[in-house]
Amino acid sequence: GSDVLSSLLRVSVTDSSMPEPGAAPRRSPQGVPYSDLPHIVNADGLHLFCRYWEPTGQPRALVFIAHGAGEHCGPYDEMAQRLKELSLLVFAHDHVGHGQSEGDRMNIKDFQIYIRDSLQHIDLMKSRHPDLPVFIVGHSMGGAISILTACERPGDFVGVVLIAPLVQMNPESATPFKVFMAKLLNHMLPSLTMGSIESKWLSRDKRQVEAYDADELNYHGGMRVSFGMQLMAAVERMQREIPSISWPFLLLHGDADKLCDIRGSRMMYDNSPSTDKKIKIYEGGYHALHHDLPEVAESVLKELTTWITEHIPAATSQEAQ
Ligand SMILES: O=C1N[C@]2(CO1)C[C@H](C(=O)N1CCC(COc3ccc(F)cc3Cl)CC1)C2
Repeated sequence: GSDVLSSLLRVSVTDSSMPEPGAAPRRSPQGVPYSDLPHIVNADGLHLFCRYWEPTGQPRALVFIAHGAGEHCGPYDEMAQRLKELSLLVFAHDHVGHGQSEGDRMNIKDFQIYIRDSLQHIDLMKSRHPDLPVFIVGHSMGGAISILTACERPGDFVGVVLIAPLVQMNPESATPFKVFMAKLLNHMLPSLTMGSIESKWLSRDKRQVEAYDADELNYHGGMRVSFGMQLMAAVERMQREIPSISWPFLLLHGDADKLCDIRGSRMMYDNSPSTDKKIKIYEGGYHALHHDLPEVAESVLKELTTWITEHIPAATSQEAQ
């Protein structure tokens, strides 16, 4: 009746991206106002928490770190400190739906959002330091984000370091039947959750596993079918892109990795036309190599910092003067 119509007409149209003056400040999932946190606002108006590790002197290069599914960029502090000590300017953010950023926990409408936001942050930092070479370091799903980001801007990165990147599905979890069921369920119950990431497979160092389980900024819930579908779509996109990868990359992968199959890294190494590529296999290494047994974690940091340093272009003559 007319009363329904009149009540509908009373609905006020508010545009969320333009909060009214005096509106409550946007807060992180942990309740901290973003005005008190380093952040960027992505193309969908979501606030992404950022971290920066700035060397004291003139930085020699920019390094963007892309974290993996369900984690955040805090656990990369030690790696970032080591890079900062080499006068590199390191920056990272928590992807949408992760850590201290906004967005539905460990869910994404389209994997491309992670790549779009990474390029936004990278472009922001390049505008502040236009003459610096840019590297990306990515782990696991962050490796997939790194690969697809570098594929979108093939000339923009002097090097990409991939630590146990998600390139191929784990064959046990991606049997044709399971993939078929996931696709079927995605239409019927997309928010249905599958198993969660088993933290025992992250590292042979149980202190690291305990730290992961205790970190409240990590997502410990089950993986939504719809999120798994986005990961599968990203894997399929990488299979198509790999034959055209020509930028320099370093691959580090453990051969006891049960979360991201090492065959993906071997396939990328064997099938990419890059003339500047290196793969280092860690015998017995688990998934999060940078947090595996101390000697492995240390080797990873040395390998990564050495490779990046060697790939910083020598200053051209006029720059050197
Ligand atoms: O230190 C770290 N590493 C972390 C956590 O903390 C591991 C995590 C991370 O990114 N992945 C591990 C899990 C894997 C699951 O993959 C799938 C699952 C269902 C599906 F349908 C299709 C796929 Cl591909 C994705 C990649 C980051």
